[in-house]
Amino acid sequence: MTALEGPDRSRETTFTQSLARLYPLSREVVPRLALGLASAVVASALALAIPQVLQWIVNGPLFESNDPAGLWWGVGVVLALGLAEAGLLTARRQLVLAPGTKLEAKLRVQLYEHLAELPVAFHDEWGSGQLLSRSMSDIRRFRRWISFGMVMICVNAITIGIGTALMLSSSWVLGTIYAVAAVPVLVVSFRFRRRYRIASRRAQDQAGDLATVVEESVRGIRVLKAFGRGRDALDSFAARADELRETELSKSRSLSTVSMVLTLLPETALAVSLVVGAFLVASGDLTVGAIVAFFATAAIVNGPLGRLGEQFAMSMDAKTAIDRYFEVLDVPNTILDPATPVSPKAASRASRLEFQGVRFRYPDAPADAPDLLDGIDLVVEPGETLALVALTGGGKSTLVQLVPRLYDVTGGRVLIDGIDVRDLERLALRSHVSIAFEEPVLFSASVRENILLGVPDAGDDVLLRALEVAGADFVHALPDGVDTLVGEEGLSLSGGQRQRLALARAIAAEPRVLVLDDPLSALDVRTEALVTERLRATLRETTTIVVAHRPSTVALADRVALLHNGRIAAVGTHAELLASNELYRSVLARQSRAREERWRESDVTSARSAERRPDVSAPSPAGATR
Ligand SMILES: Nc1ncnc2c1ncn2[C@@H]1O[C@H](COP(=O)(O)OP(=O)(O)OP(=O)(O)O)[C@@H](O)[C@H]1O
Repeated sequence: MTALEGPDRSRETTFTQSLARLYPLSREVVPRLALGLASAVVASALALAIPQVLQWIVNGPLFESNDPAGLWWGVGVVLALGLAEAGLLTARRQLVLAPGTKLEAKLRVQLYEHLAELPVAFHDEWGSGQLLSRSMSDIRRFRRWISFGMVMICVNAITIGIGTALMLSSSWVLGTIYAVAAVPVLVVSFRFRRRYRIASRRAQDQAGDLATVVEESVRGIRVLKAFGRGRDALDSFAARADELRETELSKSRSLSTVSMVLTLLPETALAVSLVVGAFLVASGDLTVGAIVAFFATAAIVNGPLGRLGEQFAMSMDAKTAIDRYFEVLDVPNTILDPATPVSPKAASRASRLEFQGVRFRYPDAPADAPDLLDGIDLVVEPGETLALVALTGGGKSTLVQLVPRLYDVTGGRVLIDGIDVRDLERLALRSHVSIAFEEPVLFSASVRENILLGVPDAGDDVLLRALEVAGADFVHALPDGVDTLVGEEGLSLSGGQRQRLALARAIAAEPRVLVLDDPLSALDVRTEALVTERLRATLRETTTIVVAHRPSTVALADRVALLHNGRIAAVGTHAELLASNELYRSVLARQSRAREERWRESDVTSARSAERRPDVSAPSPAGATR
């Protein structure tokens, strides 16, 4: 999802509503924040009291009573007020820092938790950069506002309010001149707020899109290099970076315009007040002390007035950030635990898997397209291995992902031992079903942690057996064996090596239903034959559904189901179908041709790319390396 095709933003909320939604999370930090705010307000009240003391000094000890002791008293009070103000400002910083960072961490954890809960369909739709920017920079922006912007805006509003009242009390004529200037200031600020809010939203969305481009380019760096497209990628990135720059510039331009107005108007009002004030003092309608107090207060009020634009901008950025945060948090999780979960049957190791009239369509499928899966009826008996064959794009991967509820059926049912998978708790379901994907993902952790992901408490016997069955003996030759760090921050492995680790991970979980989504596609023929041989015995202990693109994978299976046009067109043994089904023969032949083409393509790029190179670290005969 990009900035332009963003989520529905019609549900605009006010800043107060957004902040109210944060209350449950921030309840704990509110007292400290309030104390910080109180310190800042008292500090600003003390600052405003200084001109009043000055007025007293000028009108009293200095001009009228010529009282040096009174003068020293006055100086002492000013000094004490200044010191107290400085102390309170330091306390404010200390008080708001911890709550701000605490809230930042909580918001991040809450978002991460939600992202982990959301179904795969959500992640299909959203760009990774959008999620990254929302969970990192947006939350940081909001924390800065809570710790600094919010406090300053409250303090400044109070300073401006009290200051104006004091100026009116020093001289209502001069105070009124100053207050009249506030009217255009308010109009300009309001207009600025509206304009800036739109630009702020655009900038943060564009920054998210830019992060997606960086993430995709880094992930696909080998492909870009192999195809010599680095320059094009850079050009496209530069164009997007330029768009963001333009938006940031337009933000800065409107901010500098408003800041200029916010500085100029009060200064003009002061100039007019000075002229009028001089006349009033000359005519005896205003004391010298009062005019000193008026201008000293104006000097204090002018600062916050001039910074009002920046603070509005900061607040708008924080509001955008929190809106973007809630947009993700408000996405409902559609794959939930049932209200009254059914306990899985304490059956033997293998379960019975059944698809009953299963229908499925992706949420973004065109309205006039037929369902991808259009009434699948299929049974895999306990301990049986069933291969799923279809043309490319026929829906094999989609069908198998319905078993662990990575997606939910849009019609029909998937049953495990007669229980609808939607009636099982997700955790229970997923501990019964293991899946090995064609595109294996390894986390930045040791081989051991990656393999035992589903069964973290399992011992070395489980680990070593899984590695052996998956033909991942190469692990023992890695620098630290099973403790070698792999994944993004660790050792780079070939596609075939990663596939075998993913297979070992699925096997280690000792599932009742094993789902293999073409898990040997990156292996060369010899390695595949060895892994297949070892897998055969293990597959007898569990119920397996395997997506197959080639005869060698099909050979693992007891039966084969041919998926065509969203339905099961035929079921039988490989030999039966080969002998009797023309469609099956043609699908297998087309799969083989497609595969050969893929290999040829990968041969061209493999000279330059290690990402998908054929795996040559063939396992030695069973157990030999141990
Ligand atoms: N997340 C998704 N969102 C929308 N459409 C999708 C999504 N994933 C797959 N599709 C579409 O669904 C169809 C079936 O895809 P699927 O990956 O299930 O097929 P497959 O038979 O496994 O293909 P292959 O043999 O190439 O792996 C394809 O047309 C694909 O474009």
